[in-house]
Amino acid sequence: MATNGTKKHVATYTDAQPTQISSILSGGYHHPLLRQWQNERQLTKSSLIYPLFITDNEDEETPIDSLPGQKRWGVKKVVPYVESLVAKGLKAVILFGVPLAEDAKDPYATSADDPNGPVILTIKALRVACPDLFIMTDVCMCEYTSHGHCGILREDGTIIREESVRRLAAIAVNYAKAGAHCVAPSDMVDGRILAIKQGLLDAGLAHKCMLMSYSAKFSGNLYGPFRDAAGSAPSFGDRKCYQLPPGGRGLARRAIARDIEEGADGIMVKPSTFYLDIISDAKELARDLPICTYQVSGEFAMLHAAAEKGVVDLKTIAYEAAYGCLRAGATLIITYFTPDFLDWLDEQ
Ligand SMILES: NCc1[nH]cc(CCC(=O)O)c1CC(=O)O
Ligand SMILES: [Zn+2]
Ligand SMILES: [Zn+2]
Repeated sequence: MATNGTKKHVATYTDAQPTQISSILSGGYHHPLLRQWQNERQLTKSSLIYPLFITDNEDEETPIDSLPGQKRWGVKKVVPYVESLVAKGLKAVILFGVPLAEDAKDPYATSADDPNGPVILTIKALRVACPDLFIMTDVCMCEYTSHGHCGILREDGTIIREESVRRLAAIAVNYAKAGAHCVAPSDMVDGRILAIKQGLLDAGLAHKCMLMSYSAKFSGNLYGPFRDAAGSAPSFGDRKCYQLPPGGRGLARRAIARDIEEGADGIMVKPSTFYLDIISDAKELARDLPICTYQVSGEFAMLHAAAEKGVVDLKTIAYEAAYGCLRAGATLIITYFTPDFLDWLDEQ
């Protein structure tokens, strides 16, 4: 209520206005179903993509200390595990290769698309075991390079763009040939979307392989547990020359616009809850494309740590984070919470 500065106004019951009809919002959300109806976008099992770490030791099943509940899997062990999740409604996975063999890493990431390597073997095995499962592959070199960077390097440690982009396209095409339904380059080397799209076209696979670009991938402090899990921390330097600076909203917008131009079929924002404005930008710039966000290892580990401390309730906070992403404009979420959500969504 406005005051004129001199006379102090004290409200009394006689001032009470009849309640405005438009002020009563609670009638619209007093029931659990109504609360669901308020969601512009729903979290469903189809919204979830589960990341899996696959090693070159086919019988491996090793818990990852920094990622509660997550494991490194060998191809023989991962197939029955994924089958059990498909039975609960899992629709999509994204595969990361974790080569452990002594000689697995070199400057060209040769093992990334080794026909007997973990990613290609797992694509083929899952295509057979789970014919309805959507199989995505992360495309990057850092898990397979001796130096742990995401491209091919010059002597001075900088990325050779043309050579890296050709190599990334070859890796992506080999994943598509093995049966991947989607390739998702996370390297952030300029021009790779065009090169991969051209590669898929040349191989006659562009019509049956989606190209999901990690367009807006930020360099921050949230990938630590993943780099532990995948053994992909750079041996020197960092990724700041190719991943975006956390304040770089303009760069993210330019990268998204460029990747649409270059032929991306979907746009990803990574990490997720620290970058909701970027998700909303992606939805605006790529309004006709599916928008995906990656709730990364550090976000997942933080929520778990907070829950263990009793600061938050895990399930409640997991939903709250997911709805933040959906509200901002994402319809797809890559999350380590996927197995939990498959159970939680059934409880409703
Ligand atoms: N380029 C590799 C890659 N692909 C996905 C992630 C991060 C996923 C996560 O933290 O959960 C990373 C790590 C990185 O860029 O260092
Ligand atoms: Zn990488
Ligand atoms: Zn990657």
